[in-house]
Amino acid sequence: MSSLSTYLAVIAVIVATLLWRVRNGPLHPPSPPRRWLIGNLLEMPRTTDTKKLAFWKEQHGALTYLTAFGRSVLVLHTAEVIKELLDKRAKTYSHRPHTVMAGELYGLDKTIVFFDYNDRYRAIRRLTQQVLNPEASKKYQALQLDCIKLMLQRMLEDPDDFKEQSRLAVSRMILTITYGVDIKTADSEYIAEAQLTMDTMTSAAMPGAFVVDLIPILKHLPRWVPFTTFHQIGDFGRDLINRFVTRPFDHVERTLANGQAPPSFVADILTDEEALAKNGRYSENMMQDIKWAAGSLFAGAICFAFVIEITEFHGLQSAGVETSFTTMLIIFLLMALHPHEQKKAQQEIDSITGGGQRTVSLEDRPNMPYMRALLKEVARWHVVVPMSMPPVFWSIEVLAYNLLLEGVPRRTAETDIYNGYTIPADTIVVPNIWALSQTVDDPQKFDPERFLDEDNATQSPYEYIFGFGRRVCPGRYIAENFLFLWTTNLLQFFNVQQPDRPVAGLKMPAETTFTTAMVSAPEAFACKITPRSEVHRETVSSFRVE
Ligand code: HEM
Repeated sequence: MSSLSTYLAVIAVIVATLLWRVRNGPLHPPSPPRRWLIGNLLEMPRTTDTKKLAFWKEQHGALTYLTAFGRSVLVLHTAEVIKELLDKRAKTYSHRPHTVMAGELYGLDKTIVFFDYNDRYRAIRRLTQQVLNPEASKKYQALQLDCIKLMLQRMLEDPDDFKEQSRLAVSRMILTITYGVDIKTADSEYIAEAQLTMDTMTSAAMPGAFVVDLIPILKHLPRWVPFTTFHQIGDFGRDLINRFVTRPFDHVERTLANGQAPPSFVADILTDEEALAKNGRYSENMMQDIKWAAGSLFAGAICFAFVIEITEFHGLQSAGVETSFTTMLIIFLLMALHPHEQKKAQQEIDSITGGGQRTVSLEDRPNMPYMRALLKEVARWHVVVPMSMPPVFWSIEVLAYNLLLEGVPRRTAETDIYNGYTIPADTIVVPNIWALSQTVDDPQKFDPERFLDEDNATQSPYEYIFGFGRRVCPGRYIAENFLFLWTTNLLQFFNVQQPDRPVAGLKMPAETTFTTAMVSAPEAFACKITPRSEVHRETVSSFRVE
């Protein structure tokens, strides 16, 4: 071909592409086929559907793009694309989706979980980082151990109640770390109140109330208009949540004033010398943000569970439980199913403690390669996701949040171009964390050995289960430390086994399935939990919890 005809051919291709673009609009990432008017509405999963996700990944590669009613959702399937978009292009990909009912009307948009990625978010995030970084998190070890010891003592009395005891242990742990309240106060005042808050709000919510999320403009309707109960429900919920977040915060301010505040997330921030030297004293707005950031750590979990109950109430899917608690249940389940791996963990624990009474501490972790590998494999084997705020009734956000096993959604701040694809502003972006956990050989198999060689290529699940980039979970070191201490102390003193016979209403461990919910937890199952020996029983009984 002459150079002229080559030249003409190139021009023809460019012109054809431009014409195609003008007719078809910008090129978006691959999608399932769209239906007239409703686009991909029917493809948006209403439960966590790992088969569908695997299918999309196979069909579309790194990205799947869904649209309905002018809104778009982008699912990210590979570590590379997640790194590129959520990490390297963090400024564009670090906002959160907006919700009218949960965010605006309940007032949860005051928690950092809901903040967009702006100066206000960055300021509060910096402070959070200062008191929850790897080094600072270690100072909560004694508090964490107290919560664990109390749980182990209760398990001597009522081992069948392991599920509720686990939930209580995490709630106490987060409360004591956040506000420095002691365990007894946590139990008697706040945990009970949190439960009451949830129960009352759940029963107050009427089906259909949250249509305001589908048609946000409805929020401007005056209160006297029929069917606008969302205003009243919003007021009611906002007051409850507000009280719940304010009371323990006021407690810390009071104890600081009289010089009796033990270390806690709130006390540490309020007395942080570096921040105070820079800012003088915190502004009123900043104090509010600190209060709500603390609320995000604990009340966030409560509100989260609450909103999940609401969505369930409305016939959407899900049963929600807090992430660390779900991980503890998975550990019970896996230990009952894998006695060989449990034995190996116990051998390592005994070799560290000399088989004696001293309990394992965080200082032992570097010398416990098997425990480290086991906990990584637990995290990989069934990915759980944290205190995200699933919003409300039948909106694109709800549907996107239903992808939660795959991560907590983000929202794009502006239009972006990636690999020639246009990703519009306000697209909801969901990292498919589950896909990352499946990239090992035989992913269904529980095999701690795959993480024993820490220099090998198996990607540590801690690089993805806690999220990504600038919004990565701020509580991850608290969670990692707690789960290490809890698992080692549990296995040091107890054996976890399959029950001798079936228990009415509970699954046997081998039959246990997982909820297809936003936080995917094992269905209720039975376990036999017994002290490893009389000496172990006596040691647990003799624990002193301050
Ligand atoms: C096994 C335990 C946990 C897991 C798997 C987990 C996972 C996650 C994930 C995936 C995110 C979203 C990050 C993103 O958008 O990329 C997140 C956010 C968050 N987590 Fe966790 N988390 C856990 C425990 C905790 C704990 C114990 C706390 C509190 C002490 C906590 C507090 C938060 C908060 C406040 C956010 C919102 C951060 C933001 O939006 O900037 N998490 N977590």
